Amino acid sequence: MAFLIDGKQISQQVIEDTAAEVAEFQITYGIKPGLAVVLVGEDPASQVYVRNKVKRAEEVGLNSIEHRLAATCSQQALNKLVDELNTDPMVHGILVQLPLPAHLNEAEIISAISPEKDVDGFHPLNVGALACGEASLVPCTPLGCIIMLKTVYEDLSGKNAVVIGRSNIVGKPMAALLLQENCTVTMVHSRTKNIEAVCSQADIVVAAIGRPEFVSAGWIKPGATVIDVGINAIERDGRRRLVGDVDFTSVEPIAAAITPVPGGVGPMTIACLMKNTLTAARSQVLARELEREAG
Ligand SMILES: Nc1nc2c(c(=O)[nH]1)N[C@@H](CN(C=O)c1ccc(C(=O)N[C@@H](CCC(=O)O)C(=O)O)cc1)CN2
Repeated sequence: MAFLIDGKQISQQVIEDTAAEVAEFQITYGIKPGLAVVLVGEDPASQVYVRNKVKRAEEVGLNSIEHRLAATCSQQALNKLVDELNTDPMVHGILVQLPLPAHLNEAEIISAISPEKDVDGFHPLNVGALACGEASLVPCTPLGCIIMLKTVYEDLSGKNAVVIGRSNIVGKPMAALLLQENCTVTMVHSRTKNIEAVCSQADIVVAAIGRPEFVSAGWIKPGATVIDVGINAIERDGRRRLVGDVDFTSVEPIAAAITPVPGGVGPMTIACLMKNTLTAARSQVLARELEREAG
């Protein structure tokens, strides 16, 4: 039986650590870090995620600001709101919940967010910094995966890691972070030949392909660690269920450690958003101090 990597428990620890650091930050600088969350439209899942983000932000002691725009809002109106948040000194982190309604340009809005307030780590400048191995605001889901992996391994150096999926939000930043940890990283995707054979060599498999229960027992080396990023709603036995990209029932007896769905990577995403907001507030305060000193 594999060791279950408990995302609920680890994320709670991240939340508690961040809350303590936020309190210390406030004492030191007299500033409450602010997180602005923008929701466009009424997608039911997005509403739940935004509600949870606001709740968690309040829990860690952030100044939580929520903006809701109608599904019909124009690109111009969304750009204007982001511009206002970019210049608001009370706001240190900005997050626009994705996906956006189809008529809005996601790439344009991500690029409009000030890179220093981009707590999602999706801005091209933050993506570039991560690729160069520089300190930056890192996408929350891959950051959460690394924190989970570090509860399993003292050192990730030299591990063979395979990332399944090449999205900008998870697959690509995940590979960059594993590389920073000195893993030997292979990315596989829908066009990869012999994907199963490649995965079966891995010490660490991160599945982020968005296909329910796609990864099965034959893909996994005995004793490997499996991180399942997928959250797929399916119907089974007449009931709606959430499953990952990994067939948990067949993989769990083979792996040494595995994340469940739900209760695995998902809660880490929101906890890491809180951590990133504090990181953003710290570097903004530091940058202002340096500007002041330089005259
Ligand atoms: N701007 C962003 N948009 C989106 C992101 C993101 O990181 N930034 N990620 C996802 C959605 N997401 C956060 O926004 C998210 C998804 C899932 C969970 C989570 O805790 N899931 C639970 C199950 C929830 C359920 O019961 O439905 C779990 O896995 O245990 C948190 C956050 C897309 N958009």
